Amino acid sequence: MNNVHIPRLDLLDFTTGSPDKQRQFSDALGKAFTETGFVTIANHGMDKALINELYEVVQQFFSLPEEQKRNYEIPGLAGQRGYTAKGKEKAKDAKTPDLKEFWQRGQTVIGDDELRANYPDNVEVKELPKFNAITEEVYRRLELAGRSLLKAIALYLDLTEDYFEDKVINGNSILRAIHYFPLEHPETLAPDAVRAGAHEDINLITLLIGASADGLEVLTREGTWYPVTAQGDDIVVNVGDMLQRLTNNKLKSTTHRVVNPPLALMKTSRYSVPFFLHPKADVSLAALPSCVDAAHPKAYPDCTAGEYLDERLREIGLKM
Ligand SMILES: O=C(O)CCC(=O)C(=O)O
Ligand SMILES: [Fe+2]
Repeated sequence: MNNVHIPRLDLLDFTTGSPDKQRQFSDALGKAFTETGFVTIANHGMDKALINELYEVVQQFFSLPEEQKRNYEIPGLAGQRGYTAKGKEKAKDAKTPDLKEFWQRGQTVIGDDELRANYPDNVEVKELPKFNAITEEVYRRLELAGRSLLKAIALYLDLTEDYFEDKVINGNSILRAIHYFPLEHPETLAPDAVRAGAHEDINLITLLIGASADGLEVLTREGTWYPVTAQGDDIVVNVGDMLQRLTNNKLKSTTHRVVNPPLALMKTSRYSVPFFLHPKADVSLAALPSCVDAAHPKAYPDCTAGEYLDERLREIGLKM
């Protein structure tokens, strides 16, 4: 990964293109996921107006007084729904919490009563009905884009195109709105206090709105950090640990972080909205048989997505 290349792909090539265009898209996506684990995606199904509205409502929410936001902190849910205050989450191996607060919205199950009972209800913000409506809309659109990307990955892995569909429809995905809050006295920060410490994402793939603002970096194989930026309203998509496990390390869940800006800019906010695409909890993360051979022995013990998530939420301090 000396010459880091994060390609920009057009999702319409896959969703409406000729079979040739679809194949090219899936090859390019697969290649990027075996190298850096990151791509940027244009024409992802959210127009500029929706993204602007999203930023507007997200800023409105985080501008509410602290005690009002705290009303939306739900004990016992490990931050999986509603508000998580400053100082709560840290990267897996970090000692100091990240400099952020966030909101999480989960799946709205339609139909399947049994599955609906497995998920906590979403938390609605009374003061901001538009926040609820827009975050739900963005959740739906990113889930659709993510399902298309998984179809392209399935083709790359020589699986049937619909391989992931029944595993992720009504899955345990999370939309997270993050506020990297301003600091009046950034010079007093602990030296290891960062906006988001080096980590790998837990889920299958992450679709991120907001990397048009500086700060996101990926760790290269040489151990140096490389900035990731998206053009305009493009989104960044990366592989998470669940997809790395399923593919027995063929697809790479690359370490990334969000660095602090220069001191003067620490007095300003940064916002981002990642969508963590998860399967349903009972889906097995055992390596796909096609990804295991003598040269690539099985790297991980079998477990389900639900068991794995539970372990990881404990490691990042969200679950006791
Ligand atoms: O804020 C960003 O740009 C990235 C956030 C991130 O990596 C995460 O929340 O997992
Ligand atoms: Fe991340």
